[in-house]
Amino acid sequence: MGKFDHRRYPAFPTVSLPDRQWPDRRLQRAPRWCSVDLRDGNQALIEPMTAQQKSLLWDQLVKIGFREIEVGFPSASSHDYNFVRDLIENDRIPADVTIQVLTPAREDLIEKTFAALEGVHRAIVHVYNSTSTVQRERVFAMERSGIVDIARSGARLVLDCAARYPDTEWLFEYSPESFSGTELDFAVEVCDAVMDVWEPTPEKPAIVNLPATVEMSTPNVYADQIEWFCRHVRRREGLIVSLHTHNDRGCAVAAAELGVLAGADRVEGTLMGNGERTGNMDIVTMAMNLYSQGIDPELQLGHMDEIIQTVRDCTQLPVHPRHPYAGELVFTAFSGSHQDAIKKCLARRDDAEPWQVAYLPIDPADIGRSYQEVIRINSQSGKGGIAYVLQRDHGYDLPRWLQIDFSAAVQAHAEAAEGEVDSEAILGLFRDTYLNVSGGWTLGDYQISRAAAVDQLQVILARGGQRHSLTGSGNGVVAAFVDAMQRFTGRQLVLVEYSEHALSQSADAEAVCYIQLNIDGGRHCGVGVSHDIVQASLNGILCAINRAVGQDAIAAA
Ligand SMILES: CC(=O)SCCNC(=O)CCNC(=O)[C@H](O)C(C)(C)COP(=O)(O)OP(=O)(O)OC[C@H]1O[C@@H](n2cnc3c(N)ncnc32)[C@H](O)[C@@H]1OP(=O)(O)O
Ligand SMILES: CC(C)C(=O)C(=O)O
Repeated sequence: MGKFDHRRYPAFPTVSLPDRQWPDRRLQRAPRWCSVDLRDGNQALIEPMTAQQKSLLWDQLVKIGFREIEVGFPSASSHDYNFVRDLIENDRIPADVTIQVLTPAREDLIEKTFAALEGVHRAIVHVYNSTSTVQRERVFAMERSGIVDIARSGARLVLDCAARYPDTEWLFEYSPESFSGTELDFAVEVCDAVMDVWEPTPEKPAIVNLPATVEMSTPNVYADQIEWFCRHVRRREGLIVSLHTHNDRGCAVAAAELGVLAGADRVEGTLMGNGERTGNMDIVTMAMNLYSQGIDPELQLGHMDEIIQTVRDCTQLPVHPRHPYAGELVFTAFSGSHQDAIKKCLARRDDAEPWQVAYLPIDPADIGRSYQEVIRINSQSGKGGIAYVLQRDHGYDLPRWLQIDFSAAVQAHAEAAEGEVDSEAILGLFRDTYLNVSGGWTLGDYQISRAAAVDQLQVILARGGQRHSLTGSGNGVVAAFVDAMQRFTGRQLVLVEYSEHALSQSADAEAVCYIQLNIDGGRHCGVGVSHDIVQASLNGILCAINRAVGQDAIAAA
């Protein structure tokens, strides 16, 4: 027996903010994004990225349109250091992109960080130290004042080092690391101390980044923390308030969204949420959430499959098939009622109108997904989905009554197969069920003549070595054939449903004819295909009779 015992865990404190403003706000525009894939993402990998992988990911981040990219922790390893040098020395940083590097507020590491940046046109130096209660008490064994001293000395050193490189345009960022576990008044105190050194103004701002290093509360509490901080910090107008959320409780995206409502200007995160433990905030999801609300995310994510491939290649981590927007299955419906609604909405959609398709929050085509994946068939599927696949892939536009008839065959097959039934298998089942009914009568030659508005039909039926010559009459050739078959089989036959269409647009297209007959009180479906529409109709009738009555019964007739 383990010690599974919830009493070991204290509840997170809430924030007293009775006049909180964020719940009534709406997201109106994209925040300023910063990708931390090459730093926070990289530091969490089983095998940190090689130089080649970093290069590949860098190119992808630039292609997506990130303007701020944290490229590493240059004081941590020669790999990180060399990567920064490579970007600078080989002129790989586009004019509108600013690189960012992370350093702890430690003298030796700050010096090395600046050395790595020599010659860069513009850079963000991101300095942090831990501020939470648990870090102060258990890791650093320091009072608040000691922690403020670390932050302040780090800030001073950053300022001094920057002065040595006057040709570079510097932007400074400070993170009270573990902000989510820091008392709010202390978070404000330590940030104010840093900003007293940097003296940011609206013209020369500084970034203050408020990380949920560990996600410890519900997103509304994080939003309260951000709003409280924004109201109490000094020099708010000179600050770019940034968020950096992790996903320990599975709410990193929600926390960042609410944090922006609460007043933040900027969001750090990674593609697909790679990062420490449960990951960083997933920028793809947050950006696509904005997109799905009609807001320009200011990131290009239309080549989603390529982005996924790059992330996989660089992190060696899979992307979950149900990952929001990106996963292989997120635009796929297996269940019958969803398929039915999607099929109907897609059929009725008007490109001039806003997107309105049940179960599809965005048009999959926007991110390079085809409609091929939208409806897939298994034992949970219904007639609508099966009909959709038959029409989309094979041109058969089944009337509703035939959809109902055919779905039973697919359902039985799916249950026996215990898996997905792909499009070719559905076509095979359709042919086996209606077009290749073995052992039945087949249509031979026939002659139609018309007198006094009545069609007379003479037709040969063949089966094995047997041949029968039948005659019938009626109002139209279909009625005449039903009449002939009724005489031949001795059964009561009534034509209930009839529908037809061409199988393709070309002049020599085959026609398909769908038939429902009432035979001795029971309804039976048939399908006929031929280059000739009359023959397709007769084949359809014969198919329904062969399927219903069986060749023995007919033979006996
Ligand atoms: C939440 C985040 O993601 S923050 C970013 C975390 N990222 C990383 O750590 C990845 C890169 N890190 C590294 O490569 C290394 O940890 C380094 C280079 C930063 C430091 O390595 P080391 O010097 O070997 O120290 P190590 O990481 O083992 O331990 C931290 C030490 O620094 C001390 N320390 C931490 N912050 C500070 C600070 N701001 N000032 C002074 N000392 C500090 C700790 O108390 C500890 O000291 P101790 O060894 O006397 O107990
Ligand atoms: C350095 C900070 C921003 C960080 O990575 C975190 O707190 O998760």
